[in-house]
Amino acid sequence: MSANSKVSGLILAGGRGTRMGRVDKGLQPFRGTTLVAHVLQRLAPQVASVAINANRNLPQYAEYGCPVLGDELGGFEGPLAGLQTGLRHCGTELLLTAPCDSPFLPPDLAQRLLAALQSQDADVAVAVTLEADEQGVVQRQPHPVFALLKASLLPQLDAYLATGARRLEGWYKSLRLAEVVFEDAAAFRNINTLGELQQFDQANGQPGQPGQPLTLAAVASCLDAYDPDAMSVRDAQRIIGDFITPIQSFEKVALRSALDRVLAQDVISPINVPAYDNSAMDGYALRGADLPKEGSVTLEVIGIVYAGRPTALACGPGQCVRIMTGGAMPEGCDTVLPQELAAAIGDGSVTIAAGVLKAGDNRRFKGEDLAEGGVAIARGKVLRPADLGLIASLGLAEVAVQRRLRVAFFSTGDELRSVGETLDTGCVYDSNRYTLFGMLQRLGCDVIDMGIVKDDTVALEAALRSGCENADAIITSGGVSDGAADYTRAMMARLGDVAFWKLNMRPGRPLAFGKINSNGRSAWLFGLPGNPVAVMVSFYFFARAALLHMMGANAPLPLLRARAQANIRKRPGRSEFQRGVLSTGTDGAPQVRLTGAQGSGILRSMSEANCMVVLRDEQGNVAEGDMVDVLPFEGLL
Ligand SMILES: Nc1nc2c(c(=O)[nH]1)N[C@H]1C(S)=C(S)[C@@H](COP(=O)(O)OP(=O)(O)OC[C@H]3O[C@@H](n4cnc5c(N)ncnc54)[C@H](O)[C@@H]3O)O[C@H]1N2
Ligand code: MOO
Ligand SMILES: [Mg+2]
Repeated sequence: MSANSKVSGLILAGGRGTRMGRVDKGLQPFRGTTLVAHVLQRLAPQVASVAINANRNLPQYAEYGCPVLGDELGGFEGPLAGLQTGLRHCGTELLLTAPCDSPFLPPDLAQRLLAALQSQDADVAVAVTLEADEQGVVQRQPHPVFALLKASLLPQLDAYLATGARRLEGWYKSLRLAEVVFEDAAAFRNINTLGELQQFDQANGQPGQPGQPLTLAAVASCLDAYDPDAMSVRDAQRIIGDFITPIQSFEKVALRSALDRVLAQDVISPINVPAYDNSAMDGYALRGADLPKEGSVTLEVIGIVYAGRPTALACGPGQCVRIMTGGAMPEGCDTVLPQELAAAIGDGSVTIAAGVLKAGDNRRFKGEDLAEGGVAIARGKVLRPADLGLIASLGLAEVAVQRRLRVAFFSTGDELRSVGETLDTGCVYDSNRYTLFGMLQRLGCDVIDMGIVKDDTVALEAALRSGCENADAIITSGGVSDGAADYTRAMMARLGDVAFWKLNMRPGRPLAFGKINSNGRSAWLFGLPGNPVAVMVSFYFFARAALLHMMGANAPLPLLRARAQANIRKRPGRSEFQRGVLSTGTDGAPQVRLTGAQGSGILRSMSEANCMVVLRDEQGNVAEGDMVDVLPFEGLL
């Protein structure tokens, strides 16, 4: 099994190699083999199949066992021409491209581009790295030839090329593009000159490591326009995603304890599953060549094979073997007749009529589920029951999972009282710590509940420092808008690199995000708004993805489309997250209605909901019957 059965790979090796003195780059010797072989080795485990796009030396490329495709446009017209050929021959929904001179490409390229393509509903996902220029200013460096594209884009590409245009970036401009930041810029290093080839060939291991830690200002400077007082949801998500880095720490746990944990390393299959060719039916194993073209044939039954009991039986012409489901196919046999399809079963013989069976039917191949040495499950997956079973089927008793993320949280505000305390005049019970507890627990975090912290600089400083020294991330609620008694902001800003945003969204307008430091330790900080619905919305749309990214997990938001059961008022220019009830209409299609009053202090609107209706910036009023995006709260537990 390959990591992504929906994705085919295409190695772009069709260039002229101008900067290398017109040599065929892909075939240049590199670390004991060729450049293209290194790329193939890294790409193949990530995709269902790989093809090579080349315009010369086609027989040499064919030796790598992949289809070799020459440009339809006649050769040397640039990467778009290679892409056109690749898309034309692509047998899957998606095509992943990589150049032939990038021997260090990331092992999770397909997985991360796919997650972004799906979650952003994009046509193309491309890799981006953040690199400091000579002045030390961080620049966003796109790598457009490391791309995941929908195969359905072919007609659009044909039309674009027909205009005479040849620029990859030009074509991407007409598509919905998702960018994925990869931390390791060195993984995208391509080798352009023979000098570089020689230099890397002699160097040991990977090329250089990424540089200095990033600052929020540097990350924000990569946006076209950055205005902390008018941020779009998308820009905020992008800055958070770019700033956060995953924790690099894992532990080995017994298989049962791995449920709901994040896989830290690819599970490589040590065996073929199944380990031998076997029967998918109770019946008779036979030689496909013996099947009659017309009339019927009677075969001699020479023995019986049970599952789990190997046999030395071998069938010659005219012979067959009685076999049970899971029994190893006897030598010479390639087909199984299910017993109920036999025309007659005699004493030591079975009769088969023409047309009931094709040669090869009902045989399961060795390795058809999982091939030895292949990636059975890619790292980053949150392990579900099927995954535990799959790992068990490989005979593995333990598995490497990411260490649990430690998240500290507290509520701020003098008006808050904890459950169990008397509710004084003008006070409210603290509900945010309970919703936060629930959401963090569901995400699989180790939680540290730090209680209620008063609007008081000393108490706030102590709480933030303690959270920072004991946790990977801190989540606070309240005090991030600029009210008179909101000391939270000032203290957060004093302790680190924190931005305070006003977002074009409702609820959840104010948000603080950054990294704070205390006594040599640092922690990511999410200052969520105090209103009880806003805290949840901000958690789901900002903190959740960030925490999952820290955990190294790959789990995009599962959005569905549903029909609005009534008009919904919506102001264009901001994102709105309304609480809804998703159900099935009389026609069997998903439909959604809102849960009454939607004020950001009305927690009942959340409690009664089973989904959120996600209405993006550009959207105006929704009319009854229109389709909207919804985020269901529950999956299959
Ligand atoms: N002049 C403006 N005022 C406000 C703005 C604004 O842009 N301009 N934004 C509003 C929005 S939107 C929100 S949301 C809130 C966020 O304010 P804070 O993050 O500073 O939160 P607080 O002021 O501390 O509390 C807001 C509200 O929520 C209640 N609350 C707080 N914590 C809890 C808790 N743990 N459990 C239950 N309820 C809680 C608190 O009592 C307040 O009623 O600011 C608006 N104002
Ligand atoms: O973030 Mo506030 O709760 O939107 O109203
Ligand atoms: Mg406030």
